Amino acid sequence: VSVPELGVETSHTDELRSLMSHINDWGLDTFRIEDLSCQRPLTAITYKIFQERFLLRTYAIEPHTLISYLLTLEDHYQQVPYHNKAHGADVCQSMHVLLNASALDGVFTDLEIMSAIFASAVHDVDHPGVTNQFLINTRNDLAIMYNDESVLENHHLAVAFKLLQADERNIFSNLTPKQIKTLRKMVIDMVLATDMSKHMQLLADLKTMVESKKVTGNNIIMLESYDDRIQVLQNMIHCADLSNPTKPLDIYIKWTDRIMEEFWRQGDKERDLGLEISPMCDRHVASVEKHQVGFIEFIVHPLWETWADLVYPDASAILETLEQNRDWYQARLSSPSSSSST
Ligand SMILES: COc1ccc(-c2ccn(CCC(=O)N3C[C@@H](C)O[C@H](C)C3)n2)cc1OC1CCCC1
Ligand SMILES: [Mg+2]
Ligand SMILES: [Zn+2]
Repeated sequence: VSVPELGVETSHTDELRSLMSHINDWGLDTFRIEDLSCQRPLTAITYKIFQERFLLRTYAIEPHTLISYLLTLEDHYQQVPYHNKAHGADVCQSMHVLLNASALDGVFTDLEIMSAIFASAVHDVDHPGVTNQFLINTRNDLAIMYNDESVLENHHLAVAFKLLQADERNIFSNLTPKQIKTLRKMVIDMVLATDMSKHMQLLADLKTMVESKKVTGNNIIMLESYDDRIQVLQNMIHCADLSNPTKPLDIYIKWTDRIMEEFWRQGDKERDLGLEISPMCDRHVASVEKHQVGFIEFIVHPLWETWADLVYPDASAILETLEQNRDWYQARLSSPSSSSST
């Protein structure tokens, strides 16, 4: 069974191939890949990363099996404004770049790397475009199923692993039982770490690790225990999930427009249901810039500053862009406010 060169059928093969040659660059334009791949950004990006890292060869994965899994996974991302397949693709590519930090050179095994790429690609699959709190408040079946604990994140994992059960999609069929057990545990630990309610604990543990950082001669981080290794991978997927403000400004602004539309649609549902409208979800009381400045000040910058310490100097340019973007939104705060997309 033959597969297309780039994993997806496209009439823009040359342009897509050219864009894909920048798969290792921070700030790759996921939106352009979405267009050039005929709305298959997650399949195109994840397939390219698996090839780039020789994972098909290392784990004897059939190309058509990988494509079949990725296309089905992509089809299970919902058409919501932000938490859609483009976000999944973006987090996957961002994780791929973070794994390339020279401070992490040779630190992670191929299995850990494949687990991290897979976890990133699947981490928001079938996201309904509302928050955990909304699902809990409305007694949604998912909240009942998962007893109000990391409701969405548990659901993303269940869907991702369920899709593997079909033989034609089982990309891990040639792994040993021990490898499958290890991969499954690491993927679960990483996706559960993308729940914002875990943020403070993750950041505290990362800060402790930075303070007690042990490096080899050429400044490569030493991670002895599973707990240390998975903690770094959990912070990486969390950083990738919160990486929008660290990207080139025109790309960041598009993500902001999408998350606000998703939040405002949730607010519309809450208004219709007579529920209290959640913070930042009322489209009639919008302060987009203020919320982005607050998000960066209290969440994104503290996290990325700590990450940049751990892998110093690999993430310094990313931290620089984050600070420039924060200043840009801050400046718009003082001037007459206008929609973030202009
Ligand atoms: C480009 O803007 C954002 C991009 C991403 C996020 C963000 C925060 C946590 N995550 C990780 C997933 C998560 O846990 N949640 C639960 C809840 C916080 O809503 C988030 C959306 C998803 N992602 C937030 C962003 O902006 C804030 C939300 C509106 C204004 C300020
Ligand atoms: Mg999520
Ligand atoms: Zn996400």
